[in-house]
Amino acid sequence: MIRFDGAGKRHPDGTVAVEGLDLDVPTGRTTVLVGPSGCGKTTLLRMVNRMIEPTSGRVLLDGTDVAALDPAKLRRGIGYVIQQAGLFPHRRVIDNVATVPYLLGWDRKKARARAAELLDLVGLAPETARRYPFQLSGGQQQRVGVARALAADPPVLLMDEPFSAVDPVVRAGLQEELLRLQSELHKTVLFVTHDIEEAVRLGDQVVVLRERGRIAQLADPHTLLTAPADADVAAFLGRDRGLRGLGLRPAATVAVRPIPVAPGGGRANGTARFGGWELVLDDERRPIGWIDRDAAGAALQPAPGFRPEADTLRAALDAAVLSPAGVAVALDADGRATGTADREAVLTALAARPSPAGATGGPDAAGFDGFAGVSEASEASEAAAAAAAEKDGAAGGR
Ligand SMILES: Nc1ncnc2c1ncn2[C@@H]1O[C@H](COP(=O)(O)OP(=O)(O)OP(=O)(O)O)[C@@H](O)[C@H]1O
Repeated sequence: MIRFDGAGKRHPDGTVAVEGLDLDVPTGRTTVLVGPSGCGKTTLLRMVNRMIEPTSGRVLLDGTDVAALDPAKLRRGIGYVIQQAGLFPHRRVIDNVATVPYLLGWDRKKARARAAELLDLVGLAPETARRYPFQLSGGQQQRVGVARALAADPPVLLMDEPFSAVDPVVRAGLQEELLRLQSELHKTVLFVTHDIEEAVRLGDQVVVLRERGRIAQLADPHTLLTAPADADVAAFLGRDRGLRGLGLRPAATVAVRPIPVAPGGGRANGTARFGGWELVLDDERRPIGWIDRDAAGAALQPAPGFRPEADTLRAALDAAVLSPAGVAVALDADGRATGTADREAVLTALAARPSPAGATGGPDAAGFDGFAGVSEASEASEAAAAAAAEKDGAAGGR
C-alpha cells in the first residue's frame, strides 16, 4: 500500500502545490487521481518515486518512508508510464523494454526474453521489437511504455496521463488493454488523468482533487457518478453522468426474450417479427438486418446488438435506441442471436436498483480511505519515464 501521510509540497517560490494530503492507495487495485489542471496530481505521483520530495509529511510504501530508500533502487521497483511514452529514441523497442532488467544486472539474453514476453503481453507483434520508437504509432509507443514499466514486475505502477496523447479510438483500446492486464497482474496502480470518463472506466477507486491536492471526493466509480459529494464535484463529472453510470452496470439484468424464428427462404434461414419489422438471421443465427414489411422494396437496415454477458446497460440502451424496430438483439460471444430486448425491457433494467459495487464488480468503497497522484510529463523523458532513473539527479528534490 502507498500511504500519503500529511504529504505536502511548497515550492521555493512559495507556490503550494499540495497542502498536506492523507490518502491510502490500496495494494492490487487501481486508484485514479482526477482533477483540474494544476491541482497537484503530478506532484503527488512523483512524490511516490521521489522525483519530487515532500516539504511536509511523508509518503510510505508498505509502511516504509520512501525518503529512507535509495531513489535509484526505489524507482527500479516502481513502474512509471508517462504521456507520449518517453521512450529512449536511440534504443530499439526491445532494449527500451529491457531497460530496468539491464539496470538490475540481468544478462542480455534473459532481459530480452522477458522484454519479448512483455511485448506480447501488451499486444505488440514480435517484429516490433527490432524497431526504433519513431517507427511506431503513438498508441504502439504507449504500449511499449507500459511494457517497459512492467519489465521487472514491479508491484507498483505510476501512470501519469499515459493515454492522453493518442486519439479516442486508440485510447479506448489502451484502456481496455490496461483493464485486461490489471485483471491478470493486480498491480497497485496510481493513475493520473484529466478525463473523468477514463477515471471511472479504469479506477477501482477515484479521487477527485481540488486545488492544492485537496480531496473533493474519494469513491468507487458508481458511487461517484450517482452520489457526487457536492455541486462542484457534480459539475466536474458533467451533465451526462447518469448516462455514464450506465456504462458501469451489467447488461445481464436486461430481460431477453427468445426469438420465435420461422423457417425462411433465400439467404436467410429465419425471421422474427416485431410489429411491422422483421429481423432477418443467417444460417448461423447471426442478425443480417431489419426489414420494414410495410414499405415495399425496403432495404435491410442494421440490427444493433449487445452481449448480455459482456456489455453494459449503456450498450444495451444504445442498441435499442439505434434499432429501427426499437428492439436490441441479444448476442452470444460468436455474434449469434440469443434473443431480443425492446426499449421497455432495457428501461425496466435501468429502473432496477443497481448493486452497490456497480457492474464492474468494483471494490467495496469501504475498503479504501484515499490516495493521490500527479502528472506533467514533458520534461520527464528518459530517466523519469523508465522508472529506470539510472541517474538519481533526474528530478529529485524538485
Ligand atoms: N517547480 C515549480 N515551482 C513552482 N510551482 C510549481 C512547480 N512545479 C509545479 N508547480 C505548481 O504546483 C501546482 C501543482 O502542479 P502539478 O503539476 O502537480 O499539477 P497537475 O494537477 O498535475 O496539473 P496538470 O493536470 O496541468 O498536469 C501547479 O499550480 C503548478 O503550477
